Amino acid sequence: MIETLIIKNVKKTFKLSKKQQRIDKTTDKEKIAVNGLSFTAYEGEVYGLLGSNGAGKTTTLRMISTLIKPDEGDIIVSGISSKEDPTEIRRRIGFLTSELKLEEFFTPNYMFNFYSDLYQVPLEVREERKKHLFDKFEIHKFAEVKIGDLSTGMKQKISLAISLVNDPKIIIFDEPTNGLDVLTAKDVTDLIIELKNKGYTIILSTHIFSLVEKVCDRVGIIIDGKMALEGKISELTKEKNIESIFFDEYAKAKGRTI
Ligand SMILES: Nc1ncnc2c1ncn2[C@@H]1O[C@H](COP(=O)(O)OP(=O)(O)OP(=O)(O)O)[C@@H](O)[C@H]1O
Repeated sequence: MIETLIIKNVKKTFKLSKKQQRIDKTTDKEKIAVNGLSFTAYEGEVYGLLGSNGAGKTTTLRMISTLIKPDEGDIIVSGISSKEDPTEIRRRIGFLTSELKLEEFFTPNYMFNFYSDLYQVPLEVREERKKHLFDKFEIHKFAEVKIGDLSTGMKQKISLAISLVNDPKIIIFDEPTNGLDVLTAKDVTDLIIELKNKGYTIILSTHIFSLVEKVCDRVGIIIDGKMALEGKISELTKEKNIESIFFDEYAKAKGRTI
């Protein structure tokens, strides 16, 4: 098995502003978002990060994508350390979110071409990729309509298609089905399975248990920025489903029953 992604004892602390302290109802001056987290994702697998709101999933994914730096620890992507060559890591990783901010004034076609140029995707490859993704997410009909005039669901589909312009082999999905209608959520689930079958490495953050059971090979449960439990879905779910496992771990960590 090839280790595509190694997260090594990563820690991230944020300073809290007065406003954040008020929102979080705390006098603490900082918040440890990720607290010594380690895990490895192998080539061709879907690794699920499961955690409640504020567990530290997004912070972890942002560190993997080199959008923010860990305070401690390291992230190795295809043998490259994030400390040494974050630019190369960024080139290899796709960060898929349905919340990408799109320029409302432009059309999906224009935006897709714009990002393809940014990644220096050759013209023929771009057109083939665009056809595949626009077919998959039924964007063709709206390809020349200003994004600002499209529905929220359509905008989310366009965000996902654009995140794939450079065909990254390591893909991070942050809560990919959040806020999507059931049909679009199914398209996204099918896309994850398609990419996995092609041998891509996928990290999927979610709090939807059924999605984890459907698409993940392994899962890590994060509680308070730490790995509470990690394992193969096929082994973990021999006796209990992921939902029960999650709540049991949560109860153990928090010292209470749920
Ligand atoms: N820039 C920041 N400044 C201050 N605190 C932050 C910042 N980013 C995240 N946090 C805090 O760190 C903790 C972990 O947040 P994170 O977004 O990683 O969690 P999450 O597991 O992705 O949760 P969610 O499902 O709500 O997105 C939370 O308490 C959050 O409020």
